Amino acid sequence: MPNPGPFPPQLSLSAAALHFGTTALSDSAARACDVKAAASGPPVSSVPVPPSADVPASEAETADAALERILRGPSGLGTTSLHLALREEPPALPESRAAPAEGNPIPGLYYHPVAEPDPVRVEEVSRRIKAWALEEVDLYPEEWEEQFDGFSVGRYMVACHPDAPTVDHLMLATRLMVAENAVDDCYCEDHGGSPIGLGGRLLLAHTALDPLHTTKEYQPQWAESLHSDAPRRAYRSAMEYFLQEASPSQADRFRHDMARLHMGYLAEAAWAQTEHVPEVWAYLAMRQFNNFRPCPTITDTVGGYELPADLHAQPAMQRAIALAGNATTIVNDLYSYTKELASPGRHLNLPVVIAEREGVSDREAYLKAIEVHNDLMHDFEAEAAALAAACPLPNVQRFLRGVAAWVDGNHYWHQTNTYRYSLPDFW
Ligand SMILES: CC(C)=CCC/C(C)=C(\C)COP(=O)(O)OP(=O)(O)O
Ligand SMILES: [Mg+2]
Repeated sequence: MPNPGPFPPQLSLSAAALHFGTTALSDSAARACDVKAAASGPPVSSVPVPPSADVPASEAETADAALERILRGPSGLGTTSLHLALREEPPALPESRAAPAEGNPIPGLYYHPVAEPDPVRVEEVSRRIKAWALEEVDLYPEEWEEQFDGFSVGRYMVACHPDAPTVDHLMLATRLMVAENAVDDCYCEDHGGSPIGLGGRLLLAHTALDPLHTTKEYQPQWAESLHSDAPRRAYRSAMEYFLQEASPSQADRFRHDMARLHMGYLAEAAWAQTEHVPEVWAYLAMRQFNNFRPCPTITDTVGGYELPADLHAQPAMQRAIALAGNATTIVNDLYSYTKELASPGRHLNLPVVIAEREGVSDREAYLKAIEVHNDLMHDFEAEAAALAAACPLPNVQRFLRGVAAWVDGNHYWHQTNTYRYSLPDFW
């Protein structure tokens, strides 16, 4: 069994303190937070917009302060520990290694720029993930190496998890990200994927995350099956590492999000098989499941703390998470638009579906898709701010901040990954 090694003792203490704190708070927290009010109250103006006439100034200020806390972290006495858990101090680097990455943002897209991800961490995560891919799970043949490197998963995960206390924590997210992409590429898309038989493949791969409980006779065959292809080897191993740090409820949250993802893959495949172009709302429903959601929702495990299950399950939290996941995924539709146009067959993404179903030009459809994204972002920020104001618990605030950081890091990665993505010529 692979052993990633223990987390540093100072982190264990810090994580234990957070776990203890959240356990003690968890029962009263759900009651203490007037979450229903946050979810059903009047919409609160999103923070970058100054208070407007239809929002009382005090309410807008509360939302502003809450969002400020979400995005930047709390301030004041005793809040230092809420910013970042204890981090390994990176050694100093020559400046040239932290040079800004290339790539232009989509004109008109609403996003938040992020600081260049720590190059020392990027290098270490990149080194370790390649070793894992090659030595532990035999992920890809030699000829795919350039694509693996071009994916730049180290830069991606360091940008998305600025509060990860250690590289070990970052590796939890990085292995899962690689495994999720291996399943998408090898089962669904361009590395041998196909809609034919996808349901069976996904279900069996899902058992690498959510194990089969069966009789003594059949259990060994199932266990053996988890080593039989790269996607299953990757899921099995990445999950094994994840379980070493995640609590049972964090693991279950992740399994639920992965089941959602697999359901989304199946709908996409079914439509591809019959060459069906869904209505725009139906496409958005499919994309809410075929979605990055499993990545931001592990932000607490990667951060070394826990958002308790009852707080995670609150409708207002669920709405904030869904909006954030949808914004991150439409970002993918926008940045991967030209790549998908160039791929064989018709690859659905939001601009393609809008053009087809609403009878507008490719350019108009693309610009409308940007607006859809921007609305999702504003709604996420308004909901997150309202929830943070109604529920001023450290783990809720930090979780929302972690989701917001993931949204921003995800945009950064798409913008700067010029190996994979290029913008259309619409401006
Ligand atoms: C990492 C993860 C959970 C991915 C799930 C869904 C997924 C593959 C995406 C949201 C990315 O979309 P897409 O398949 O269109 O990716 P590319 O455009 O090929 O980068
Ligand atoms: Mg795409």
